[in-house]
Amino acid sequence: MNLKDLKIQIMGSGAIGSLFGGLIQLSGFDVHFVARRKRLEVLKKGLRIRGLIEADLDVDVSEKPENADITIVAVKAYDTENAAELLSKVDCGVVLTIQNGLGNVERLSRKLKRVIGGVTTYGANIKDDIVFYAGEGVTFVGNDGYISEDALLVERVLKESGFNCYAVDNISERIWRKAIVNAVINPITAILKVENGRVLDEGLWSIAKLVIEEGKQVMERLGINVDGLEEAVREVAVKTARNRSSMLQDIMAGRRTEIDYINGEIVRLSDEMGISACANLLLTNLVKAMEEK
Ligand SMILES: NC(=O)C1=CN([C@@H]2O[C@H](COP(=O)(O)OP(=O)(O)OC[C@H]3O[C@@H](n4cnc5c(N)ncnc54)[C@H](O)[C@@H]3O)[C@@H](O)[C@H]2O)C=CC1
Ligand SMILES: CC(C)(CO)C(=O)C(=O)O
Repeated sequence: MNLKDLKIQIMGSGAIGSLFGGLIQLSGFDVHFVARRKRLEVLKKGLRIRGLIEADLDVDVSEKPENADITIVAVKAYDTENAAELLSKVDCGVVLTIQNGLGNVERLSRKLKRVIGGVTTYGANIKDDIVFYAGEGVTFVGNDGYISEDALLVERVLKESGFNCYAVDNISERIWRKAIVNAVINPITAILKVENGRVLDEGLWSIAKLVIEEGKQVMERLGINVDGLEEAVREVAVKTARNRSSMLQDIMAGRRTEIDYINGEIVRLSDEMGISACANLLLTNLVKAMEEK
C-alpha cells in the first residue's frame, strides 16, 4: 500500500489535534477529524490555521470515530477513557497518543490494541476558532525496549507531513520526563499566575526540586532512567520563560486542568509504593481548589 493511501484519524480535534491533522492533510493524506460540541460545528465550516503557517482547509469531520489506519489521540488526559471506549467500536488501526500526562498509554491499552506512546513539544492554541500554530518542536513515538513496525509507520507518516519525528524504544522515559517538566512548571505558574521563567526564582526553584525528587523516586521504582532530570526541567523553563503554561491558560479560561494526570498521578503512584509525595500533593490540591472556585 502506498503511504498516502493510509487514512489518518484525529481523535480530539482541538488545538494540537487540529494542527497535526491539518499538517498531515496538507501533505496529501486522507484525514478524518473527530470533534464534538462547538469544535464540531466550527470544523464543519473548515479548519483555519495561522501562526507558523497560514492554511484554510475543508475537512472531513464527524462526532463519532471511523475506521482508520492510524488514529492520533489528542483529547485532554481526563477524556482518554471515554475516547478509548468510542474508538473500541471501530477499527482504529495504530493508535498514537500525543497527550501530556501520565497513564494515557495504559488507559488506551485497556480497550485498544496497537497503542504506541508519544510525546510532542509542538505548540498550538485556539483563539476565535482559529488554530494558532505557536511553535515547532519534536515528536517522539514508540514503545519500550524495541522499535515496533507500527512506530516506524507513524514516524514515516509524520516525517512525510513535515514533522520532526523519531521512533524510539524508550517512550515511557520520554513521557515521564515531559510529565516531570509539566509537574513543576504547570501548577506553580497556574497558582501564581506567572510566566514559566519565574519557576527559576530561588524560592520557587526550591519547590521545583522537591517536586522533581518525588517524581524521581517513582520513576526509579518503575525502572525509568532519571539522569539529567533537573537539568531538563531547568532547560525548558529557560527556553519557554515567556510562555504561559497550558495549565495557567486553562485556569485563566475557567477550564478543567490536567493536574490529576500530572502531579496527581505522581501522588497516586507514590501512595501505591508507600513513599511520600508532599510537594506534588500540595500543588495538586491547590490547583484543584482553584478549579472548584
Ligand atoms: N496544545 C498544545 O500545544 C499541546 C497539547 N498537548 C496535550 O495534548 C492534549 C490535547 O491538548 P489541546 O489540543 O491543547 O486540548 P484541546 O482542549 O484544545 O483539544 C482537545 C479536544 O478533544 C475534544 N474531545 C474530547 N473528547 C472527545 C470525544 N469523545 N469526541 C470528540 N472530541 C473530543 C475536545 O472537545 C477538544 O476539542 C492534552 O493532553 C495536552 O496537554 C501536548 C503538547 C502540546
Ligand atoms: C513545556 C510547557 C510547560 C510549556 O509551557 C508545557 O508543556 C505546557 O505548558 O503544558
